[in-house]
Amino acid sequence: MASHLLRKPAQAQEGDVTIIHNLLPRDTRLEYVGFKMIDLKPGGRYEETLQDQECCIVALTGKISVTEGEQTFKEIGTRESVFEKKPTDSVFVSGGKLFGIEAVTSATVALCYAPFLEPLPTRWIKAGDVGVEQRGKYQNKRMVHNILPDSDPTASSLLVVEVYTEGGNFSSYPPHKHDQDRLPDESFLEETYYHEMDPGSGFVFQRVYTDDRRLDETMAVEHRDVVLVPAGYHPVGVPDGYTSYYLNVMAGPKRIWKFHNDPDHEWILERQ
Ligand SMILES: O=C(O)C[C@@H](O)[C@H](O)C(=O)CO
Repeated sequence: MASHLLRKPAQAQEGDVTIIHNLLPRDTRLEYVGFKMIDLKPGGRYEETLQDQECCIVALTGKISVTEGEQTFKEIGTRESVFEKKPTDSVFVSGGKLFGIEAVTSATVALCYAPFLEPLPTRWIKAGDVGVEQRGKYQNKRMVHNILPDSDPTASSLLVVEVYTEGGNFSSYPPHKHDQDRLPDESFLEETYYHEMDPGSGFVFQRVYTDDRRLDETMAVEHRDVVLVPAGYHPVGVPDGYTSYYLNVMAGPKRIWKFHNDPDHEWILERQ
Protein backbone atom coordinates (compact mmCIF):
# COMPACT_ATOMS: atom_id res chain seq x y z
CA MET A 1 0.00 0.00 0.00
CA ALA A 2 1.28 3.46 -0.90
CA SER A 3 2.47 5.58 1.98
CA HIS A 4 0.16 8.34 3.22
CA LEU A 5 3.22 10.62 2.90
CA LEU A 6 3.55 10.05 -0.87
CA ARG A 7 1.30 12.11 -3.15
CA LYS A 8 1.03 11.35 -6.86
CA PRO A 9 0.52 14.05 -9.51
CA ALA A 10 -3.05 14.52 -10.75
CA GLN A 11 -4.54 16.34 -13.74
CA ALA A 12 -7.51 18.38 -12.47
CA GLN A 13 -8.58 21.17 -14.82
CA GLU A 14 -9.67 24.53 -13.41
CA GLY A 15 -10.26 26.94 -16.27
CA ASP A 16 -6.93 27.54 -17.99
CA VAL A 17 -5.00 25.73 -15.34
CA THR A 18 -4.09 22.10 -14.78
CA ILE A 19 -3.71 21.40 -11.09
CA ILE A 20 -0.96 18.84 -10.56
CA HIS A 21 -0.92 19.05 -6.77
CA ASN A 22 -3.21 20.84 -4.35
CA LEU A 23 -2.01 19.98 -0.88
CA LEU A 24 -4.17 21.76 1.62
CA PRO A 25 -3.97 21.24 5.38
CA ARG A 26 -7.24 19.27 5.42
CA ASP A 27 -5.73 16.60 3.13
CA THR A 28 -2.21 16.51 4.45
CA ARG A 29 -2.79 17.17 8.15
CA LEU A 30 0.15 19.55 7.98
CA GLU A 31 -0.46 22.57 10.15
CA TYR A 32 1.94 25.04 8.56
CA VAL A 33 2.91 24.10 4.99
CA GLY A 34 0.63 24.19 1.95
CA PHE A 35 1.66 23.42 -1.63
CA LYS A 36 0.13 23.71 -5.07
CA MET A 37 1.70 22.91 -8.44
CA ILE A 38 0.03 24.19 -11.58
CA ASP A 39 0.65 23.89 -15.32
CA LEU A 40 -0.47 26.71 -17.60
CA LYS A 41 -0.74 26.93 -21.38
CA PRO A 42 0.44 30.14 -23.08
CA GLY A 43 -2.08 32.88 -22.19
CA GLY A 44 -3.48 30.81 -19.30
CA ARG A 45 -4.42 32.73 -16.15
CA TYR A 46 -4.62 31.87 -12.47
CA GLU A 47 -5.84 34.14 -9.68
CA GLU A 48 -5.96 33.72 -5.93
CA THR A 49 -6.83 35.83 -2.90
CA LEU A 50 -4.66 34.91 0.04
CA GLN A 51 -6.23 34.93 3.46
CA ASP A 52 -4.25 33.78 6.45
CA GLN A 53 -1.36 32.44 4.35
CA GLU A 54 1.55 34.05 2.57
CA CYS A 55 2.73 32.62 -0.74
CA CYS A 56 5.93 32.25 -2.72
CA ILE A 57 5.14 31.90 -6.43
CA VAL A 58 8.05 30.03 -8.04
CA ALA A 59 8.31 30.23 -11.85
CA LEU A 60 9.51 26.64 -12.00
CA THR A 61 9.63 26.55 -15.81
CA GLY A 62 8.46 28.85 -18.59
CA LYS A 63 7.75 32.56 -18.50
CA ILE A 64 4.96 34.16 -16.50
CA SER A 65 3.78 37.63 -15.50
CA VAL A 66 2.68 38.07 -11.89
CA THR A 67 0.43 40.93 -10.76
CA GLU A 68 -0.31 42.07 -7.22
CA GLY A 69 -2.09 45.41 -6.79
CA GLU A 70 -0.37 48.05 -8.91
CA GLN A 71 2.71 45.93 -9.52
CA THR A 72 3.33 43.56 -12.40
CA PHE A 73 6.47 41.50 -12.68
CA LYS A 74 6.58 40.87 -16.40
CA GLU A 75 7.88 37.82 -18.22
CA ILE A 76 9.76 36.36 -15.30
CA GLY A 77 11.18 32.84 -15.18
CA THR A 78 14.52 31.76 -16.58
CA ARG A 79 14.37 28.14 -17.73
CA GLU A 80 12.47 25.61 -19.81
CA SER A 81 13.44 22.72 -17.58
CA VAL A 82 14.54 22.67 -13.95
CA PHE A 83 17.45 20.55 -15.18
CA GLU A 84 19.06 23.60 -16.77
CA LYS A 85 20.19 23.89 -13.14
CA LYS A 86 20.06 27.66 -13.02
CA PRO A 87 18.08 29.69 -10.47
CA THR A 88 14.68 31.02 -11.46
CA ASP A 89 12.50 33.99 -10.45
CA SER A 90 9.88 33.91 -7.71
CA VAL A 91 7.42 36.42 -6.24
CA PHE A 92 6.55 36.65 -2.57
CA VAL A 93 3.01 37.81 -1.72
CA SER A 94 1.86 38.47 1.84
CA GLY A 95 -1.47 37.35 3.38
CA GLY A 96 -4.72 39.17 2.56
CA LYS A 97 -3.63 40.08 -0.99
CA LEU A 98 -4.90 39.05 -4.39
CA PHE A 99 -2.42 37.96 -7.04
CA GLY A 100 -2.72 36.95 -10.66
CA ILE A 101 -0.46 34.86 -12.86
CA GLU A 102 -0.51 34.93 -16.65
CA ALA A 103 1.52 32.45 -18.64
CA VAL A 104 3.56 34.01 -21.42
CA THR A 105 4.79 30.59 -22.59
CA SER A 106 3.78 27.13 -21.35
CA ALA A 107 4.67 27.29 -17.71
CA THR A 108 4.78 25.30 -14.50
CA VAL A 109 4.37 27.28 -11.32
CA ALA A 110 4.82 26.18 -7.70
CA LEU A 111 2.71 27.95 -5.08
CA CYS A 112 4.29 27.54 -1.67
CA TYR A 113 2.19 28.53 1.35
CA ALA A 114 2.78 29.11 5.05
CA PRO A 115 0.96 31.07 7.76
CA PHE A 116 0.96 34.82 7.39
CA LEU A 117 2.28 36.29 10.65
CA GLU A 118 2.81 39.93 9.62
CA PRO A 119 2.09 42.06 6.56
CA LEU A 120 5.14 42.34 4.32
CA PRO A 121 5.72 43.95 0.92
CA THR A 122 5.30 41.98 -2.25
CA ARG A 123 8.75 41.17 -3.58
CA TRP A 124 10.22 39.84 -6.79
CA ILE A 125 12.93 37.38 -5.74
CA LYS A 126 15.16 37.72 -8.77
CA ALA A 127 16.97 34.68 -10.14
CA GLY A 128 20.24 36.61 -9.90
CA ASP A 129 19.74 37.14 -6.16
CA VAL A 130 19.17 33.45 -5.38
CA GLY A 131 22.16 32.09 -3.46
CA VAL A 132 23.68 28.95 -5.01
CA GLU A 133 25.40 26.62 -2.57
CA GLN A 134 27.39 23.42 -3.12
CA ARG A 135 27.12 21.08 -0.14
CA GLY A 136 28.74 17.81 0.82
CA LYS A 137 31.52 15.53 -0.37
CA TYR A 138 32.01 11.98 -1.65
CA GLN A 139 28.57 10.59 -2.55
CA ASN A 140 26.80 13.24 -0.48
CA LYS A 141 27.14 16.12 -2.96
CA ARG A 142 24.24 18.37 -3.86
CA MET A 143 23.59 21.87 -5.12
CA VAL A 144 21.12 24.14 -3.37
CA HIS A 145 19.30 27.24 -4.64
CA ASN A 146 18.29 29.29 -1.61
CA ILE A 147 15.08 30.99 -2.81
CA LEU A 148 13.77 31.99 0.63
CA PRO A 149 16.29 31.01 3.32
CA ASP A 150 15.86 32.03 6.95
CA SER A 151 18.53 34.73 6.50
CA ASP A 152 16.22 36.59 4.07
CA PRO A 153 13.49 38.57 5.89
CA THR A 154 11.15 38.73 2.85
CA ALA A 155 8.66 36.26 4.40
CA SER A 156 7.14 35.93 7.87
CA SER A 157 7.15 32.13 8.10
CA LEU A 158 7.90 30.60 4.71
CA LEU A 159 11.19 28.92 3.70
CA VAL A 160 11.83 27.67 0.14
CA VAL A 161 14.85 25.91 -1.42
CA GLU A 162 15.66 23.87 -4.54
CA VAL A 163 18.09 20.94 -4.40
CA TYR A 164 19.88 19.01 -7.18
CA THR A 165 21.44 15.63 -6.48
CA GLU A 166 23.39 13.68 -9.11
CA GLY A 167 22.98 9.93 -9.57
CA GLY A 168 24.72 7.80 -6.97
CA ASN A 169 24.51 10.53 -4.32
CA PHE A 170 22.37 11.07 -1.24
CA SER A 171 21.01 14.43 -0.11
CA SER A 172 19.16 15.60 2.97
CA TYR A 173 21.90 13.34 4.32
CA PRO A 174 23.24 12.43 6.77
CA PRO A 175 19.62 12.15 7.82
CA HIS A 176 18.45 15.22 9.68
CA LYS A 177 15.22 16.31 11.29
CA HIS A 178 13.63 19.51 12.53
CA ASP A 179 10.58 18.42 14.47
CA GLN A 180 11.16 19.79 17.98
CA ASP A 181 10.79 23.39 19.05
CA ARG A 182 13.91 23.42 21.24
CA LEU A 183 16.02 26.27 19.98
CA PRO A 184 18.89 26.93 19.83
CA ASP A 185 19.48 23.21 19.13
CA GLU A 186 16.54 22.40 16.84
CA SER A 187 13.53 24.14 15.29
CA PHE A 188 10.12 22.71 14.44
CA LEU A 189 9.47 22.89 10.72
CA GLU A 190 7.15 20.81 8.58
CA GLU A 191 8.39 20.20 5.05
CA THR A 192 7.19 19.15 1.60
CA TYR A 193 9.32 17.70 -1.19
CA TYR A 194 8.20 18.18 -4.81
CA HIS A 195 10.40 15.82 -6.89
CA GLU A 196 11.46 15.73 -10.53
CA MET A 197 13.92 13.37 -12.21
CA ASP A 198 16.02 13.53 -15.35
CA PRO A 199 15.23 11.40 -17.31
CA GLY A 200 11.63 11.51 -16.10
CA SER A 201 11.35 7.72 -16.07
CA GLY A 202 13.60 7.69 -12.99
CA PHE A 203 12.84 7.29 -9.33
CA VAL A 204 14.53 8.13 -6.06
CA PHE A 205 14.16 6.66 -2.59
CA GLN A 206 13.13 8.78 0.33
CA ARG A 207 12.84 7.56 3.90
CA VAL A 208 10.95 9.46 6.60
CA TYR A 209 11.55 8.11 10.09
CA THR A 210 11.60 9.13 13.73
CA ASP A 211 13.97 7.96 16.48
CA ASP A 212 11.30 5.68 17.98
CA ARG A 213 10.35 4.39 14.44
CA ARG A 214 6.67 5.07 15.10
CA LEU A 215 6.99 6.84 11.77
CA ASP A 216 9.17 4.85 9.36
CA GLU A 217 8.23 5.00 5.69
CA THR A 218 10.56 4.28 2.77
CA MET A 219 9.14 5.41 -0.53
CA ALA A 220 9.98 4.90 -4.21
CA VAL A 221 9.35 8.42 -5.44
CA GLU A 222 8.65 9.14 -9.10
CA HIS A 223 8.69 12.19 -11.36
CA ARG A 224 6.39 14.95 -10.03
CA ASP A 225 5.51 13.15 -6.78
CA VAL A 226 5.33 15.05 -3.50
CA VAL A 227 6.55 13.64 -0.19
CA LEU A 228 5.16 15.09 3.04
CA VAL A 229 7.50 15.36 6.01
CA PRO A 230 5.37 16.14 9.07
CA ALA A 231 8.25 15.02 11.34
CA GLY A 232 11.36 12.88 11.36
CA TYR A 233 14.56 12.38 9.39
CA HIS A 234 14.06 12.53 5.62
CA PRO A 235 17.09 11.47 3.49
CA VAL A 236 16.94 11.03 -0.32
CA GLY A 237 18.98 8.50 -2.34
CA VAL A 238 19.39 8.85 -6.11
CA PRO A 239 20.09 5.84 -8.39
CA ASP A 240 23.01 5.97 -10.82
CA GLY A 241 22.24 7.53 -14.19
CA TYR A 242 19.52 9.88 -12.98
CA THR A 243 19.58 13.44 -11.67
CA SER A 244 17.18 14.42 -8.93
CA TYR A 245 15.60 17.82 -8.41
CA TYR A 246 13.38 18.73 -5.48
CA LEU A 247 11.70 21.86 -4.25
CA ASN A 248 11.35 22.11 -0.48
CA VAL A 249 8.80 24.21 1.35
CA MET A 250 9.25 24.53 5.11
CA ALA A 251 7.35 26.36 7.84
CA GLY A 252 6.70 26.14 11.55
CA PRO A 253 6.11 28.36 14.55
CA LYS A 254 9.49 30.11 14.18
CA ARG A 255 11.22 30.97 10.91
CA ILE A 256 14.52 29.29 11.70
CA TRP A 257 16.00 26.22 10.01
CA LYS A 258 17.92 24.49 12.78
CA PHE A 259 18.24 20.80 12.10
CA HIS A 260 19.43 17.85 14.18
CA ASN A 261 21.44 15.08 12.50
CA ASP A 262 20.68 11.44 13.27
CA PRO A 263 23.49 10.64 15.76
CA ASP A 264 23.82 7.15 14.25
CA HIS A 265 24.93 8.61 10.91
CA GLU A 266 26.50 11.94 11.77
CA TRP A 267 29.97 10.36 11.57
CA ILE A 268 29.92 10.52 7.81
CA LEU A 269 30.51 14.27 8.08
CA GLU A 270 33.75 13.69 9.95
CA ARG A 271 35.46 11.75 7.15
CA GLN A 272 38.55 13.43 5.70
O1 LIG B 1 21.33 19.88 2.09
C1 LIG B 1 20.47 19.15 1.58
O2 LIG B 1 20.72 18.01 1.25
C2 LIG B 1 19.05 19.64 1.37
C3 LIG B 1 18.24 19.55 2.61
O3 LIG B 1 18.82 20.32 3.59
C4 LIG B 1 16.77 19.91 2.41
O4 LIG B 1 16.61 21.21 1.92
C5 LIG B 1 16.09 19.73 3.73
O5 LIG B 1 15.92 18.62 4.14
C6 LIG B 1 15.73 20.87 4.55
O6 LIG B 1 15.37 20.43 5.83
